[in-house]
Amino acid sequence: MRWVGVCPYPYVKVHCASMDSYTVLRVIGEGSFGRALLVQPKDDSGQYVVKEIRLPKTHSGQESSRTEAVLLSRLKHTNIVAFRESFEADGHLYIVMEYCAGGDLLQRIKQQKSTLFSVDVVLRWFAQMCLGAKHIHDKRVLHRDLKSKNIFLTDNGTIKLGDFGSACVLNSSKAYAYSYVGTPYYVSPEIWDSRPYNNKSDVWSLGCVLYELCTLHHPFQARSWKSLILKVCRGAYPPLPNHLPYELHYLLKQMFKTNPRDRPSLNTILTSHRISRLLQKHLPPQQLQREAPSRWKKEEGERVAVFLGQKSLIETTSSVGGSMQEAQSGHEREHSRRKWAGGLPNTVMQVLENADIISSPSMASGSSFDSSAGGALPGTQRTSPRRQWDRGTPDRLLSLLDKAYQSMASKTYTVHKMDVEGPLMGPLSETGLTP
Ligand SMILES: Nc1ncnc2c1ncn2[C@@H]1O[C@H](COP(=O)(O)OP(=O)(O)OP(=O)(O)O)[C@@H](O)[C@H]1O
Repeated sequence: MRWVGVCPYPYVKVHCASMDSYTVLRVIGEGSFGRALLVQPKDDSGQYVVKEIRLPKTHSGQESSRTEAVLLSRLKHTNIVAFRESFEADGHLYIVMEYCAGGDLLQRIKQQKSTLFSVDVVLRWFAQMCLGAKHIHDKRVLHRDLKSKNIFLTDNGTIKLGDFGSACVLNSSKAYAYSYVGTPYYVSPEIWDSRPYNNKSDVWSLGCVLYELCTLHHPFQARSWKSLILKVCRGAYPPLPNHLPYELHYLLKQMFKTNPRDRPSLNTILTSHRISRLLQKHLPPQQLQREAPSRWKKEEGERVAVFLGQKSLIETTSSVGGSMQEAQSGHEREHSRRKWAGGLPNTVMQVLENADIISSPSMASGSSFDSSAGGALPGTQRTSPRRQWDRGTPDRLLSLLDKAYQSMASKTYTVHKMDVEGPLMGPLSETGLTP
């Protein structure tokens, strides 16, 4: 193998290491961009995860792929997966990060079968998720793909937010984003409705994770994509079990407000919301003291922004709740994500409203958690690279939806807004046809 001997990109401080410095212990899993490997440095007894990401051919695609490394390297927090180093070789980007031996929360939820987590566990984990997410919002970064599969546990039970492959840095100069990366089960109503998204969209997604922790089910279960989107847009979810404290019921109601303005920011949840005292009780005191907003200094933010191609980052530094109302998309791995383009002149919602009910016969109970079944239509290989979704008319989309596994709603997609990619593009056409 040939390793690149120079630092491949200027901003991330890399030691220009290579995989030669690591022993691969095993493959942990395969994502749509490549593999995750458990490794051990040759000069150290620790264990780390290396994400091996195939770099696309285009320059812009490569820059987008590097976003995860750039952001992760700048986001240091107890509740965010720690970055170690990154390097490139043979057309791949390698990101070495902390290994979370407790696995992801989706696995933990599945392991519970039907035994609910105790309220203490739910509050402890949720409080840590809020701290991690607040940290990134303070730095004007949106995660955009918060879901139980992207939230990890260490062996001592600490929560870590991971997978920043869909994250973006906010840019206050544009009214709102033209595209969004997210997972249908966790995507907020404003995304489906082609309205601006911001930090409150992450709050919605965390609401979904909180609900999953409380019930072991997703809040917006549906037999079809259309019905899923309708439920999300109405904020209609089955009530939480009665034994849970009133504060949790109340909080979830607020997090699932369909208008993002009515949703609390993470700062509010942690400091002034009715539940904040309950959450504070579940955090170690030393962590609480450290939680003063830690924004990037203007220069540091600008350096990240320049690297990511968004030069007006951090023009304003007012509080997250107010200043992040209007957000612009950062880079995504658009070259390889599933894509769902907003239709002209209708939003995705309107198109689906006018469509026949879409049946999804493969939706078995609990299949929403079965992400191993998702990600590909029958007959396609899970390991094949993500393709651009086939451009097509709404009719075509709906016929694709008809055949699709509902469980694909737990996979990550790019949702495109109108005017950008033409009419609605189906997210379920992994046929290998690129537009
Ligand atoms: N830091 C980590 N510690 C422990 N396990 C991890 C870590 N990062 C990723 N994993 C696990 O590695 C596997 C692959 O992760 P990866 O993020 O590459 O893809 P994915 O999340 O499965 O798919 P995609 O990113 O396409 O949605 C997953 O099972 C994930 O739980």
